[in-house]
Amino acid sequence: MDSFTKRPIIMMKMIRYPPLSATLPGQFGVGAHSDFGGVTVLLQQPGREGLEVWHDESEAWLPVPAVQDVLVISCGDMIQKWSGGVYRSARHRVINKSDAERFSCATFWHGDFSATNPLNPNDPNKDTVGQLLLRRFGNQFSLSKEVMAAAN
Ligand SMILES: O=C(O)CCC(=O)C(=O)O
Ligand SMILES: [Fe+2]
Repeated sequence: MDSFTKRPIIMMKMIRYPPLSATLPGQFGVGAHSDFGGVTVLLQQPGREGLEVWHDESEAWLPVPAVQDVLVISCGDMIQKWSGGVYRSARHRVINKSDAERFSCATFWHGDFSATNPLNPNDPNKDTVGQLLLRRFGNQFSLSKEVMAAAN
């Protein structure tokens, strides 16, 4: 676990959603997705509802209340894979329901670049956090061919 938490890659995203009146019918703030990586820590603006999580059993989108001083903690696809599905990465989306801007701050905590599955050292899959991140997001950055080759 140490090799996962010494120098973790952490990405923070500040998000502004325009008011409902400024969006097109059917337009989402963020379309349905599951987060890619490790642990996500989300701070929502109090009272600005909008985040919804898909609940398989009832086949419905459930609202996640935006409450003062409450963080929403969830896990991403990497953790789902590493845990063999014991921890699941929830599918979620955002529709700003109020006629005011909505702000949120999402922090994606991915673990150390060279860490492999921290939940199962015997996992035959030795993909590192860095490789998985580069494979998923590498094309969004101007990285050299050598760096990209290291991801594969
Ligand atoms: O703004 C939110 O409440 C959630 C944002 C989100 O799901 C994301 O950035 O991955
Ligand atoms: Fe998300």
